[in-house]
Amino acid sequence: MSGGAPKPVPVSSDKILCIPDLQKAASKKLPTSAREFYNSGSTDQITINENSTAFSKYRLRPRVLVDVSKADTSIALFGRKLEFPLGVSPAGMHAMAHPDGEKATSRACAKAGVAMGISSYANYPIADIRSACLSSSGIPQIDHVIQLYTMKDRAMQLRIIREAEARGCKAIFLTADSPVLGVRYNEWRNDFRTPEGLEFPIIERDTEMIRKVTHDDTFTSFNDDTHNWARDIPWLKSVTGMEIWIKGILTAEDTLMAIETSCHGIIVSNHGGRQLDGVPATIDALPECVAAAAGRIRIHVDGGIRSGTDIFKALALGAECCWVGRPAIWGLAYDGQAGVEIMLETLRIEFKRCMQLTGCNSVKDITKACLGVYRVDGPLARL
Ligand SMILES: Cc1cc2nc3c(=O)[nH]c(=O)nc-3n(C[C@H](O)[C@H](O)[C@H](O)COP(=O)(O)O)c2cc1C
Ligand SMILES: O=C(O)C(=O)c1ccccc1
Repeated sequence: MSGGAPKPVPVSSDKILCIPDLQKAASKKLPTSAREFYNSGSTDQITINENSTAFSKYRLRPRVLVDVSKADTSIALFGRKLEFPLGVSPAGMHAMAHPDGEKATSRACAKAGVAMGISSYANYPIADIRSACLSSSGIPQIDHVIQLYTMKDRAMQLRIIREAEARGCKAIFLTADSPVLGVRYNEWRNDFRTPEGLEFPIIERDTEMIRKVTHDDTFTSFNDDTHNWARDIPWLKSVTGMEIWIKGILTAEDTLMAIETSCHGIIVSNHGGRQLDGVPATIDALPECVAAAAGRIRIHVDGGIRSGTDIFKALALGAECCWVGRPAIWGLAYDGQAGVEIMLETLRIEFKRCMQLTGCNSVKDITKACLGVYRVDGPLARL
């Protein structure tokens, strides 16, 4: 046979150009139970799916013929420059994706100049995660926050707080959406257990202790389902000078509670769709929280952020900074620290391009005026 259509150029299936490429490549490398544990949401998977798809209803309103040659993606958080408005959300068990776990994530965050949350269920001690990102002069190059659940064991909770303080963590992210675990069929179907060899030094448990029980039972034995605003926030404030941020807010009412209890910030979050299924996508909950706050409390958001444009949209809707959970895990599973670096650089480049192509020179230029939505039968409506 001669002539005919040119043969398609074979493209490496592993070429990572965007976060969905990374998800696909990483997921292939993970055993079923780990893949489903990381990637799934709860019950009917409604919220996890909506977390990503809800972004697509917004259209960008670009301003053109703007000199964007010096567009600056940076913001400040805890008095330190972030290269762009992103952090890696606290997520348990990074070492199930790659043996270097949270240490690799920490190094990648330092390279990219973004913040990192340390889960109480991390596989490495706070000290190791902090010292993974030391500069040549021995100072951590980025800020970390420690994530806490409201725990039954107050003495242990206090030990975690003291260690986080001693290691220079800047804030507590108190996860408020998890008095009990969400209904997760994948974990039940697979009888999900922590793989052998993984330690949980922050909650003072080793592999053997954790493997005896399911994730669900671990959660039930640790987390305090009597938690409440009136008791727990004043207690935290009385024992630490670290900033207190509430993670898992989805309503105006709870935004007001965080303000009333003098918290420093909130993370509008639905735990990546892993807790209560059927709650709104975080990008849909964000506007009511921003409106209720009226500038009185800092607002960050996580859930379903998979592109630089998603970050841009969240900022336009009033968030100061975004966080990503699963993309970091996919980076780790794909190629350890290098994989997380690919993830962060992909999001940085996409975010910068989005700023430049909408005519924004600084993060402050990203406002509601940058977005529109199509109403039924109407023209593109401004927000
Ligand atoms: C595997 C996994 C483990 C998680 N572990 C924790 C945790 O220990 N504490 C917590 O507050 N949130 C935890 N989260 C939720 C994340 O902090 C974050 O809210 C969520 O992943 C954001 O959504 P995204 O994964 O779509 O970016 C976890 C999420 C995943 C996927
Ligand atoms: O599964 C989760 O969402 C979660 O929060 C968690 C908690 C402990 C260990 C691993 C994940």
